[in-house]
Amino acid sequence: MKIAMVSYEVYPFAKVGGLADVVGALPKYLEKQGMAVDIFMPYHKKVDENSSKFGYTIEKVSEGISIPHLLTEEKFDIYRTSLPGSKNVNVFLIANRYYFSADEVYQGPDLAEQAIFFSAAVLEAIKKLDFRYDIIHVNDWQTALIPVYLKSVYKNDEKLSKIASVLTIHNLGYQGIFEPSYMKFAGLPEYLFSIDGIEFYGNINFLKGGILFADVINTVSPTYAREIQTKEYGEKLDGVLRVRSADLYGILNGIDYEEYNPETDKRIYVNYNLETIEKKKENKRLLQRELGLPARDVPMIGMINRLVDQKGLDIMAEIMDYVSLFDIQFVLLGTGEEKYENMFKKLGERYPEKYSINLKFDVVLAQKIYAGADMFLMPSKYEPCGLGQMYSLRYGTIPIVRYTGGLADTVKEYNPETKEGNGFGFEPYDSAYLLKAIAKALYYYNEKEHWNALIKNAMTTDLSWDNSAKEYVKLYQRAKSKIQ
Ligand SMILES: Nc1ncnc2c1ncn2[C@@H]1O[C@H](COP(=O)(O)OP(=O)(O)O[C@H]2O[C@H](CO)[C@@H](O)[C@H](O)[C@H]2O)[C@@H](O)[C@H]1O
Repeated sequence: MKIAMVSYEVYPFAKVGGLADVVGALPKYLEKQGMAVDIFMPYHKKVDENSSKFGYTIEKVSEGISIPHLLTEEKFDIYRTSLPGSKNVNVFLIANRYYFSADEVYQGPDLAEQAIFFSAAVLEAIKKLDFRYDIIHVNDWQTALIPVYLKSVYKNDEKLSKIASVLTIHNLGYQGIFEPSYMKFAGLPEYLFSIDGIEFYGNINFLKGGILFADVINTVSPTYAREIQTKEYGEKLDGVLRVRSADLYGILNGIDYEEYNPETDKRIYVNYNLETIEKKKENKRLLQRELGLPARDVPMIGMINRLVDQKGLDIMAEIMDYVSLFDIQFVLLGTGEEKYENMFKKLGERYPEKYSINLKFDVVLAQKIYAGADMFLMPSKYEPCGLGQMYSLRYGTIPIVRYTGGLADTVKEYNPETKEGNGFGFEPYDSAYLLKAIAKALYYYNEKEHWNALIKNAMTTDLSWDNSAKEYVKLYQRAKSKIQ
């Protein structure tokens, strides 16, 4: 089968969050399953910035292509590169100076127009390049109009109408809700502005369009696939998701075992594996030195996150004064909402011996934290899958999580009697339960026999993409069967 994978961000070309990691890794594992995969993404400014660091070269393939049904004169060019670490995955970059030259991925003149332009350009690029795909696999709201286009504007197109579409929802919290006037810009027929189309409380909702018009839909963990069909987690789309429940699947993300391997990772201070686990401590010591924390053997809690409501920061705010009473060190790496950045800044100022607050985006420091910390905190309000806890497990860093979405599917509570389980957690979204989970982890840190069992269980948890890639192949087959 030939797959076109479409995403607004892809690692290592341009990454903002977990979406980029998934789309940068999954194609390599699909290739192993015999799939032929091409990736389509915007030619962001970041793609040039990262090229020397990651050693890829870019060539022009085609230029000056216009999109007839859009209300704009802007044209696009197509460039090509390959996915590092893959055998044969082409990456086609959609280039347009007006839309995609901002410093950051989610900046630019108008995010709605950017997403529409990119989605429409991908379909025109496929026509222009005369490629035949069985599947077009779109990811999140930025590309969710593609299935809508396929079932409306392109429904009589001889080639495009034969491509089945798959939508992966990485995060239901971001839907792409905009004013109805963008319908005109997008060249979408008026009948779609209805409850059975992309209308949403008087606006338009790109993700809703994808959910209704993709041939099959999935999200990134089985638990989240169930949760989003409830009012509590459905973000006002639970009804629409229930309508499509027969075609809605949950496939747990994997992690890239080559990229995230403590034995070979060049970004960490000292490489190690389960047999040489004592070297993990060396990573902690060197991290303490780099961050200006006292070089002591105290439990170190790491946290790497976008600082947004989703990540459980409001319940953290309620207990951080208590957490600060413990003899611990806490290393934060993240950027996001000002209120949370300020909360951490204040903690750092108040307890400089305990907190290292790093309000920036830094993938190298992230690896050093995954390797150097003893515990990794992720008390998310909701979490479609979560990659941070998976990277931590692989590096022997014990996760403390709220059991929701993919966190519930990957972290199992440690049982001191059977010595099974790979982390600690809690269920009710309540700061007292969070505090209890942290206290429990801190207790077991000092019980070396248990802590060693935890590290072993963590590092041997199966988090590889191999199984999940097989599930995606099945998903593609299901989607394909809907078209014939
Ligand atoms: N300041 C910083 N510096 C360096 N690296 C940073 C960073 N802040 C975050 N990161 C990195 O970004 C990634 C975050 O991925 P997550 O899956 O944990 O969450 P995210 O909400 O972005 O992803 C969404 O999509 C993914 C993919 O499907 C789902 O797993 C998830 O649940 C969903 O919310 C990790 O690789 C982390 O190390």
